[in-house]
Amino acid sequence: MTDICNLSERRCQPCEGGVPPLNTTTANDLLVQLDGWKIIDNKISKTFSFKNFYQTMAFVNAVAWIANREDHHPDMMVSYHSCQVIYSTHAINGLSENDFICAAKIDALLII
Ligand SMILES: C[C@H](O)[C@H](O)[C@H]1CNC2=NC(N)=NC(=O)C2=N1
Repeated sequence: MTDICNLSERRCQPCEGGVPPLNTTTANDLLVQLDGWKIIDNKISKTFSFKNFYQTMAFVNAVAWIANREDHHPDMMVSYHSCQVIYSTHAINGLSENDFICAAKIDALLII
């Protein structure tokens, strides 16, 4: 059962383990609410492209701000023109709703 509120408007809930990762059906239901994210190896990821390193790093810093505010942190692979963001929930070694909430908040950064 997922929340009816837009993912990007929700807040991450503390997760300290002891709950199962999302099953495939629930993960796919959440994935369709995102744009361009893929599930690979029980993680979600998306590669964002930028004009130059300055813009890439501005994005990285904005993602870091969201991650700290939500206390939910991604892996990021940074290159001159791009940043791959990879989210999973370390505490449960799989996906939780928190991963999809942060992904939606990151996508919302780029809506102008
Ligand atoms: C204590 C602190 O809330 C936890 O270590 C948080 C920090 N950020 C996290 N980020 C991610 N991606 N998964 C976690 O399980 C996680 N746990």
